[in-house]
Amino acid sequence: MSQQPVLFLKDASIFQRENLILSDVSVTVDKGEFVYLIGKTGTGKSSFMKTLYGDLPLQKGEGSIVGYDLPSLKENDIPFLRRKLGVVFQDFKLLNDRTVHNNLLFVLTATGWTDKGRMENKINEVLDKVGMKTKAFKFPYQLSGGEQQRIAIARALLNDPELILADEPTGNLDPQTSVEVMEVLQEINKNGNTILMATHDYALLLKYPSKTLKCDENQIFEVVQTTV
Ligand SMILES: Nc1ncnc2c1ncn2[C@@H]1O[C@H](COP(=O)(O)OP(=O)(O)OP(=O)(O)O)[C@@H](O)[C@H]1O
Repeated sequence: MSQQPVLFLKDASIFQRENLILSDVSVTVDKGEFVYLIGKTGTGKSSFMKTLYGDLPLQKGEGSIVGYDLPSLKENDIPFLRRKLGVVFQDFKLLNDRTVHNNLLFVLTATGWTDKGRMENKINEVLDKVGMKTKAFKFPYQLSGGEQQRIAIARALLNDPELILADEPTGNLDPQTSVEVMEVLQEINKNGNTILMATHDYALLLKYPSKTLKCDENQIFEVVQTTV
């Protein structure tokens, strides 16, 4: 029997307040896939991502993500949904007043972890996955942009997410650093994590070809690499 997709939308519409941003969205992401979401600025990539992590309601159509039904998602469900998602943003969103270690500890505590030993092991494990084990005692402002994004990826991995949503994760990085961060995401994907990544960066698409969804003229459709 085939597995349930990690993400599934059928005839969905994405709104910002009363403004229709995307319509007739039918998308499937299966476990283990690496999927790009591309499109010009203002075509709705962020709105789409926000709908997936519960920041915008799905007002029309069907959809489920990591086992949550999106149209019936309640405010109270959102923290639990987000524990099953790892979200990575363009601007990292690390807490500057505490070390890398304490940024990660903060998330573990906030998501219900209590066993100190297990928490330390988990922090080590995720830092190791992004090649940042030696930087645990640095403050975010002591790190380069690429290093901060690696920490943000480590943070996204803390609760073993079923899906990682990365919204322009290389948007603030130079081309070489973008490739380094992309290598981390590729490695994580090879190890079994499912990733949906919104990006403007066509050079990355060419270097790391994968399934690609495009936002254009209020629609999302799958494109083959030669036509992006
Ligand atoms: N909070 C908001 N309220 C109303 N409209 C919004 C809001 N945020 C975005 N929009 C509108 O929704 C449309 C899609 O914006 P969105 O940010 O999703 O696009 P995007 O493809 O992610 O763009 P970018 O690549 O620049 O981030 C735009 O027309 C934008 O003006």
